[in-house]
Amino acid sequence: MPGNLYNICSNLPATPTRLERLLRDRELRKYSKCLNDCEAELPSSTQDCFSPDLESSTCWFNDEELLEPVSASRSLNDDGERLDFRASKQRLLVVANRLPVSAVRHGEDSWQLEMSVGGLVTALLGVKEFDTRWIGWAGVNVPDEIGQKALAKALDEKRCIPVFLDEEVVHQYYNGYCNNILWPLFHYIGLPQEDRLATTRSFQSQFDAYKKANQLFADVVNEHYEEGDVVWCHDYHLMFLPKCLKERNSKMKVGWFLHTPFPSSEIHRMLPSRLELLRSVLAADLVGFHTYDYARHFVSACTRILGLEGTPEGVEDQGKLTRIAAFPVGIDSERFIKALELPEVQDHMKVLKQRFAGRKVMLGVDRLDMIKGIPQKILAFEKFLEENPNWRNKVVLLQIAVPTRTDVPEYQKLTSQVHEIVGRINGRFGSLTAVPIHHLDRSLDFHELCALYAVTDVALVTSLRDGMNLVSYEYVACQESKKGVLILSEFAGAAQSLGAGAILVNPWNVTEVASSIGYALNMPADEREKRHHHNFKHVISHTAQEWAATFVSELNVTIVEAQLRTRQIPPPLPIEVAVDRYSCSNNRLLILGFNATLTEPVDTLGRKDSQINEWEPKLRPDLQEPLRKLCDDPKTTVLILSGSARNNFSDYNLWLAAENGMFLRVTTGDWMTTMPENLSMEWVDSVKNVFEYFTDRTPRSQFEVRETSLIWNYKYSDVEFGRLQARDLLQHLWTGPISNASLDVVQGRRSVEVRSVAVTKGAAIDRILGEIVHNKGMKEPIDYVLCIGHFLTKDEDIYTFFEPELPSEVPASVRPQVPTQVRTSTAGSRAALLLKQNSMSAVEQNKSYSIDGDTLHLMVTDRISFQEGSSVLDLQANDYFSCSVARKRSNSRYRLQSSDEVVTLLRELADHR
Ligand SMILES: O=P(O)(O)OC[C@H]1O[C@H](O[C@H]2O[C@H](CO)[C@@H](O)[C@H](O)[C@H]2O)[C@H](O)[C@@H](O)[C@@H]1O
Ligand SMILES: O=c1ccn([C@@H]2O[C@H](COP(=O)(O)OP(=O)(O)O)[C@@H](O)[C@H]2O)c(=O)[nH]1
Repeated sequence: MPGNLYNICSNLPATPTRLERLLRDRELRKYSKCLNDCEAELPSSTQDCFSPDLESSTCWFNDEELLEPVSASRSLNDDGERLDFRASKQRLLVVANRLPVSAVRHGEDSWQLEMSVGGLVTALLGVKEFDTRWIGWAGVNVPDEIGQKALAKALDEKRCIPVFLDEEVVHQYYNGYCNNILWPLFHYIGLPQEDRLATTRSFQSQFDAYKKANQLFADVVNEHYEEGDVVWCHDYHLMFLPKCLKERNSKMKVGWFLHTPFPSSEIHRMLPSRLELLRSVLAADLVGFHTYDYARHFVSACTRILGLEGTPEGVEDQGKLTRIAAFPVGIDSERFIKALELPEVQDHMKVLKQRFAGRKVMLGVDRLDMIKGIPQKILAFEKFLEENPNWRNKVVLLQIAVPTRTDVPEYQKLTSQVHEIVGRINGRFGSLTAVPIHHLDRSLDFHELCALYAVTDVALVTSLRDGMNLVSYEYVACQESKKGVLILSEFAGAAQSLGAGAILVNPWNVTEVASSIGYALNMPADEREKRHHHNFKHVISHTAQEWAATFVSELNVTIVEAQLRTRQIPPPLPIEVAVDRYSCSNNRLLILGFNATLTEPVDTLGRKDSQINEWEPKLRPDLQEPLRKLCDDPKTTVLILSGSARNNFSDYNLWLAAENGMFLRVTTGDWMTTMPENLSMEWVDSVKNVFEYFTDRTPRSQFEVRETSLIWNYKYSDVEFGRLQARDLLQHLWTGPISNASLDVVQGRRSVEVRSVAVTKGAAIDRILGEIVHNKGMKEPIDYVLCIGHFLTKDEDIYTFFEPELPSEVPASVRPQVPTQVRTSTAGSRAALLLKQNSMSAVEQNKSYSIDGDTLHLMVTDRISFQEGSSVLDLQANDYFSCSVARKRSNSRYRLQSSDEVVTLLRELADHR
């Protein structure tokens, strides 16, 4: 294909696919782990790594765990192709609102660090394969410099870097925007209702604080960033961060992971800042979610709310692809399993067993959060006791409710509500010596919790929505000997991975939960064993380590792919050069596309009042003046080459080629056709039938019948429905009435066009040029060609039409600056280009006209002949500019981002006569 002369990709050796890269990375990871494991068996003196000492751990983590170096690791080189073992570890900057430790002040410069509670911390503490630094908020206001320095020093020992947020920012950003707006919305609780007006009023200031806080995080990242680092941003607190980081350094490798659900686009639509948040997240290279559902919702929000293109790989915006995928988190299962052997844990287990001897024990462990469904859980337990009097003294529910976000009024209300229900039920079913519900408003240490997980019979997780829910994983990890039953909400992300082994429930259905409690308590041992085994296998193989390694591996591969893709995108048009060459030339030809080139950008979301008007695209008003000037310049010929039917440009002195060049006229002249002879149009009626059918069934779609093609357009329809309908339509066309016709079915972004195979812009240009040269009686050769348009791939033959005239030795890598001067006098080159200045008579001989109604038929019966001598086209290679508009991939030499840039270009040209 001639155009590929400049497409460097055709010169590249076969590159591995994304999947090949990922599989190779996975293999290497396994190999590296194997090396590590072997090394761990060597005597300690031969090891250079510090292994965590669980025997001595008294709380969730210890220095060793956070500081643990990695003895073997992987790294991708600059182009991501080679992985090194045992070389330096890949640096990973984990950025999350919460640090794994929260700070408590004991004096002016003295701090105590306590373990933070929550799944995010648990998951990230399991990440050990990288050289990790953790950047986050220490959960405390430190207004003074002495305090800040001392805290930074204490945190440094844990490889943590603080972001200092003042009280007001925390109030507006964390309590307000994060926990009162985003958190409930992402968990389908909706925006705050009761003080609606007040919320709306304060919304903007909370959002401003959110952006400000994100910028503060970005500043700290920038301060500590080293080239090649992977920056992994976490959660809904930091949706603005990817944008802040990329704006400062577009080369930074940025990933973003959401720990909560991402709701349906219908929910996200409610958010006043919906656009900004989505756009900011899309600045990341890779965006991850716990489940495919959340990822799907996000892509659909980008399609429906931003009007962007969602593909199986992710979301595309102007050629930039943000990869979107699911990465279900896990836990450091080994740590839990090993902990069960520790004496402290064994002691706790003994105490618990004695305390609840003779009774079955059910366990709930949750932050005291409305998403966890604690009231629903307790009410279901009450119903179970009510309906099963025989169980009343034989079962107890231990509910650990860890206080969280206590400054937010909703959380305060929830605390009192839960206390009230627990009190009522204990009063109803308790006795002097025993109560059915043990409710604890505090967190437990790691050993206590492991013991609880190990000795209880049933775990009850009734989240109304939950990103993942690691408590369910931890419970399974600790149940290898007891094989307890997990009752799990179907609205927790964990339901997708542990669903087969757990009893899944709808927490809103109190009756169903109550009967599931009965089912779990009565479950025979073999069924418990089977269910547990299934889940245990999953928990020990899908660990936090694997989660992080997979995410970072995918991020590295995404960057490599983006680089490869970027190389396929033509470089930006050097406007200055194009203008400079233009002003130096004497007989210029400007070939301009129409739709999306000279027209105003359309709002495909259809929210503008003017939407109906947009159905018929019109020339941008800001182009009228420059276009007129260009048309009136005697040294310039303007040809508008459009796919559309015959537009009206009668007050411009230009050539208009409609329907992909099949019809041509000059200014107000008569239309003539350049259609090849014998173009069969017998297929039109059957295709029209099909298009009518789909238009009727696809709201806001439309179809247009042109003389040489039919086009069905669904750009204003619901994107997903439109795509489904297009798929059906295509299927039908390919297999149905026209399957044997010599037609092209051309798929646009949101359109389907059917046309005869011979109808393309490249095919028509030959005949059009012949007519222009003849009609204008050109005496001077054309010495400048600029061809710009938002053309379909099929029509890009217009760009390559001129390319065969260029020397084949032009290296692909210098596509933008083709240096050689070429004269188009090569024998056998295209007819129109080779029209001799003094051979107009030859043209005449090969052309004939006929009249049909009001259309003049122009028939070029053969190649226009050419005699030796001077040429109509005297084109130097660097006087030829082919340029795509708003296309991510193209065979053109250059690209312009949008029709706005077309305006800039044409204005400049018009000013240089
Ligand atoms: O930091 P807090 O405001 O105190 O809240 C604690 C964490 O809660 C959320 O955890 C989520 O992450 C878990 C691990 O991915 C997941 O299993 C769980 O379903 C989520 O709720 C929150 O997303 C974190 O940012 C908080 O740190
Ligand atoms: O007293 C406690 C109770 C729970 N957790 C931990 O908090 C995390 C809760 O994570 P999950 O994903 O279940 O929900 P989240 O609280 O993050 O929404 C789990 O790792 C628990 O082990 C804790 O550290 N101390």
